[in-house]
Amino acid sequence: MAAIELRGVTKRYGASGLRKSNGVTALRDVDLRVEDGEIFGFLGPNGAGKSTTIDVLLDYLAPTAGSVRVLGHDVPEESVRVRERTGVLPDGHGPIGERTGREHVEFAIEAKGADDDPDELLGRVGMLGPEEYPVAQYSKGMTQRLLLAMALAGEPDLLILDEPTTGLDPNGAREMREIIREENARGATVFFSSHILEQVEAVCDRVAILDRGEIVTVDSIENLRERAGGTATVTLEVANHDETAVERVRAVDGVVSVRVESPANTVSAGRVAAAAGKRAGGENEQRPSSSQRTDSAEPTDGAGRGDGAERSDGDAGKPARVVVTCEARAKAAAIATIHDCVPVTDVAIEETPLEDLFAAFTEGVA
Ligand SMILES: Nc1ncnc2c1ncn2[C@@H]1O[C@H](COP(=O)(O)OP(=O)(O)OP(=O)(O)O)[C@@H](O)[C@H]1O
Repeated sequence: MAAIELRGVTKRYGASGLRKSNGVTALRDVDLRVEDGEIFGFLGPNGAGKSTTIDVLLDYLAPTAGSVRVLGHDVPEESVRVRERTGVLPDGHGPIGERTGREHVEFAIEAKGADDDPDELLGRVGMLGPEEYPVAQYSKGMTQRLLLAMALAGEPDLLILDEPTTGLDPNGAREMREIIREENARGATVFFSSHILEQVEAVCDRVAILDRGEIVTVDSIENLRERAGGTATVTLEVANHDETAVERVRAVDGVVSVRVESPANTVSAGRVAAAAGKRAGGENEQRPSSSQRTDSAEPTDGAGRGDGAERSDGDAGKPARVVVTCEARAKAAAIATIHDCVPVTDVAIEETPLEDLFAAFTEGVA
């Protein structure tokens, strides 16, 4: 079953909108289906229409055209039922005033007709302690934690989180992701809206990219990388240098280049010169990337870039580092090919930076 289904949804802000309008079309013929049990990322640059979509899902705004169903209920016909079954962390609407954090959580529990223990919810989001302060004294990060506690009240079937990591430090963002996973494991569908790809990548099964009110694509981030033609650099630490492994990985479809280094990244002067000569003609073949390193292997410094830096057969049998540059789609096959030939002690993957990937779709390059 679909947890969320939008069909042909258009939203035009007209003269009767809340703000003074100059006729903005915030959503244009949007079709979107989020399956029950998914953690779904909803991505888009500022002004793409993400908050408008959420307001339409919750019947805070009526679409100009199209139909909306949430958790099997028609919106707006059954929007009360939708809100009863949905926990929302809104963007930019923090609680204000002299009420304490605990009072806000108690209110959220009561509004859902639930019997949660407020301390348990506050403890889950790391807010036991400050819960007795008026929310007016809360920092942005504390407010986000409190809003999450309120959204969790009543074990909602759907969690709608609008820029939930705003104001959180890296630790807070990680805790937020853990709670998202726990809620999903309990059975909740999670709709995670953000303009930051990194935030959703760690938890989402699939993402939709919205740009200027239109859905540009819906896919897994892995598939988006492949479709955008992203590159990957896979660095494998192997127990012993094996020329057969190198030859085999070179033959894998999508592999662009392979080089072998000693783990200390030392190459002879002659080889450095040869590599430098190759580099002069191909400096841009490999884009620097930062986002996907998976271990502590040293980044390569470029001294051995290109096949000219390979170790000689005299190095056979010694520990080595195999650096494979390939199309993103080929990285799993490259790793498996090396793995089949020699023991692999460590793997690091660098991929096209996420912001480049995002830009490729929103600028219509991919
Ligand atoms: N009440 C309104 N009246 C008129 N225009 C509006 C209104 N609300 C939003 N808009 C416009 O609709 C478009 C989509 O806005 P929306 O807030 O949904 O985008 P968003 O993706 O959530 O952006 P952000 O990431 O900055 O929060 C923008 O051009 C915005 O200026």
